[in-house]
Amino acid sequence: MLWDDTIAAISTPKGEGGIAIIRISGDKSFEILEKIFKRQNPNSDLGFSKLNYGFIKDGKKMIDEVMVARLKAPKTYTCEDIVEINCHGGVVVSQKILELVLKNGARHAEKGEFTKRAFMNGRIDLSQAEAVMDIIHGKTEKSVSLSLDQLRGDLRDKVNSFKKALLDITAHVNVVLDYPEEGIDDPLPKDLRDNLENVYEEANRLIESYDKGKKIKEGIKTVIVGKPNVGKSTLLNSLLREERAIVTHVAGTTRDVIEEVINIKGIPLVLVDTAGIRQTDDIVENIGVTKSKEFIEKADLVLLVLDASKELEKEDREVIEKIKENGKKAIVLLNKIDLAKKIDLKEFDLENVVEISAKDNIGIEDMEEKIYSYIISEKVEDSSEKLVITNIRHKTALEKTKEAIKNIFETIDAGLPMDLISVDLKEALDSLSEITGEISSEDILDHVFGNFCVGK
Ligand SMILES: Nc1nc2c(c(=O)[nH]1)N(C=O)[C@@H](CNc1ccc(C(=O)N[C@@H](CCC(=O)O)C(=O)O)cc1)CN2
Ligand SMILES: Nc1nc2c(ncn2[C@@H]2O[C@H](COP(=O)(O)OP(=O)(O)OP(=O)(O)O)[C@@H](O)[C@H]2O)c(=O)[nH]1
Ligand SMILES: [Mg+2]
Repeated sequence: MLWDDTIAAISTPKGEGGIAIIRISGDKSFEILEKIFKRQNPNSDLGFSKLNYGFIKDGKKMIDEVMVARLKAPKTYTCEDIVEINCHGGVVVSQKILELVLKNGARHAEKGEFTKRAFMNGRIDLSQAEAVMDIIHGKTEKSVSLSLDQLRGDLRDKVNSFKKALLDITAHVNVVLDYPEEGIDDPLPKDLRDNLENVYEEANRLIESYDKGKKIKEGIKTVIVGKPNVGKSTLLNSLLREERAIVTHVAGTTRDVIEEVINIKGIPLVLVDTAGIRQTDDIVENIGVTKSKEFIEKADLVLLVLDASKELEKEDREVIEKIKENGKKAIVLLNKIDLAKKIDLKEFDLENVVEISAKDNIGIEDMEEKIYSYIISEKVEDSSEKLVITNIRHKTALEKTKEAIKNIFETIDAGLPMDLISVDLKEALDSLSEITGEISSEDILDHVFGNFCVGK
């Protein structure tokens, strides 16, 4: 049986560091430690949850000077006996110690197996296990903060409250079905119906929160477009505060697509600088132009750069039209405002216009403010008090729940017999159980834990 064996792995990143940690979990952890850990005074008590100084030895051969802790089941990360060996952070020693631990009876842990045990042993639910991984992968404070809410069990608690409402109704339905002679004709008492409506609305709100959750977690895909030579690459460099893209006075300098990530108040903006859009016979440039157009389609936000020191040209109008027809969120940047302004935008009804000089760093902060308020805060800001989901698996499960509840209402409102809602009640409950992992196939678990690192 999988859970009978003792697993071990290096839990710190590969490479050189101050300290590396080898983690062991399972029944044989303490026994293994006994065989390989030597101290000045072998009779002193190792205790629990405290670091002990000593040496790891393979027989007589010294492997490293270490600190070790024993953690006693069940109040541990995995709910099993755990040993943590803190050794010097070298690639060779940590690997040697791991091999020694394996030689003495442990098996190498699979990806995410420590956390999987925490889940299997009931310390955390599946949504909390997923949060552990999201914290590790989190690239901004805000995304980590959402994951920490989830790790604390906020989503689990919410899902369990949904389940309670559905179970109350299930109980009621069973009574009605079991005692038809009671003559309960009102199919659903008002309080139960209110609760169900509440679940429906909250589930819906969570489903809608996924969009912002995803933006916080994965970032906002932003593309910088405009005619050649208007200053797109200069803008990218200015936002990055480094000379990343090549800037020249020659139109058509950028041919390939350059992608970089910046952070606006904790939200990642995945910025793409593209080739200037114009008709050209140059094959390489043309590929670039085609790509820029594709990027507009895929982007969450378009930064359209215009040269304010020139009058509008046909190509500018084309790009503006293209963005308008796609209904894209766009911010228009009037660049080169350090020069005399000639541009006139009256013919267009444009909402978000910011004057900047990418070269002299004028208006860049205003622009960042604008991006934040336009794309981010209008949708995301209220996430501080309210639960936000960031995982497509959760969204899909909630959609199934919502659909099932909708069916329940339709059945009831059509005055159909009570037993017809049993199937939908079960469907709603099962979908919710997928989120917390009470119902989970090997597939789902493999998918969730397979994305972890070894040693987590
Ligand atoms: N050295 C070390 N640092 C670490 C971890 C670890 O496993 N080892 N963690 C690993 O990811 C994280 C901390 N997460 C943890 C979560 C739960 C428990 C745990 O033992 N929970 C017990 C209660 C412990 C107590 O109250 O004293 C429990 O819930 O029953 C430990 C670590 C980050 N830092
Ligand atoms: N005066 C002034 N010149 C600027 C400004 N921003 C960019 N430029 C100049 O405009 C020229 C073109 O800048 P780039 O950033 O290469 O323009 P681009 O839009 O990336 O051009 P392509 O890659 O060819 O499409 C360079 O000479 C820049 O120094 C600005 O704010 N003011
Ligand atoms: Mg360029």
